[in-house]
Amino acid sequence: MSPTSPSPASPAAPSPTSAPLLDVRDLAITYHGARGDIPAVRGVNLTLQPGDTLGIAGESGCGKSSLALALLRLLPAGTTVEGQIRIDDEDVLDMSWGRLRALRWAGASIVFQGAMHALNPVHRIGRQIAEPILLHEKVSEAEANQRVDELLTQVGLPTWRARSYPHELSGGQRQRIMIAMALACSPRLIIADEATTALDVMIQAQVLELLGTLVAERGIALLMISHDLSVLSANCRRLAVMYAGQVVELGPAGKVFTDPLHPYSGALASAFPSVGDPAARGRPRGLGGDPPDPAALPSGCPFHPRCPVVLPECASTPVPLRAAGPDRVAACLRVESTADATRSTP
Ligand SMILES: Nc1ncnc2c1ncn2[C@@H]1O[C@H](COP(=O)(O)OP(=O)(O)OP(=O)(O)O)[C@@H](O)[C@H]1O
Repeated sequence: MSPTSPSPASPAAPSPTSAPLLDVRDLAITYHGARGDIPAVRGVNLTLQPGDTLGIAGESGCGKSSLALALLRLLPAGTTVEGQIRIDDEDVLDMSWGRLRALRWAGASIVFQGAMHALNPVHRIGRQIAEPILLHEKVSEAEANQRVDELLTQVGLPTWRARSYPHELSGGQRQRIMIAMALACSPRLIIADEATTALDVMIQAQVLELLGTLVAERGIALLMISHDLSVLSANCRRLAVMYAGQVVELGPAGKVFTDPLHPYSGALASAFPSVGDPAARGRPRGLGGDPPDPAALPSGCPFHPRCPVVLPECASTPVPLRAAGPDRVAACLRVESTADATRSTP
């Protein structure tokens, strides 16, 4: 399977009656730096059901990682976080440190690119994977070691690797260890922030397939963050596109990728045309300019200085998300609105 071929995650829609596992409302994140306030995330609303998959796409600096870190309260101290984050109906921003520690392994876990550098160089791999299992679950050492073997097999590594030290593994193998650790306590939500980007194409496909299987068979919710819209569209049911800290489009992944409503989504999709997709041919390639400095955002629609179909009013009119059909929202004046969707999270 190629990284962009559909995994078991793509087609399945979760039960619409279940309560959201993740509920993010009006999330705003502001860093306070030497240059002043940096509004990295502005008014983001997202929901994710158990067994569902949501991709978050956008160029570097649009706020994807800030959003991911906020979900488990991992942002640097002093960062202002406003709005609401609920996981399993618990208020993450308001929970005790003890509850948060439990949530971080057993409730939700995060894997990010470069997380492999977080491995302890002096401990064997097996011990590091077993540690959270022993800490959070009432299991014997033998049972934990058995789980370590299963996890290593799941991420495509031989079980004898449990006896290796991190320096004996390649970067890709270490990243797979981080994914095994994220899965160790069977979390209900996995946040994968560019988790497979550094892996070679075969291993990437294998890990994506594993994540898809966990979603389909165990009802795990997956929030997958990447700059690569094609990988997200193949592995997620829904897709949110972020620009300058805001969600500018959200809808079924296939539709956002092949029939984007927001010109920014279109430009992003054309940067990653799927092989053999006739609809991808003839689309504009690439996008001029750079994303705006969050500390000095343009007026109106923040995308207007780069927009290929800009209207005169785009420079002065802020554009909230508007519904464009039952399951899609987009923040563009050119999108024919079917209803107000400021709070909509289809
Ligand atoms: N600790 C921090 N202090 C100040 N500003 C920060 C900090 N972390 C991120 N930022 C700024 O916040 C904005 C959003 O960054 P973020 O890392 O969330 O974006 P991203 O979309 O994940 O980018 P990338 O794909 O490159 O990781 C950027 O302008 C970034 O410079």
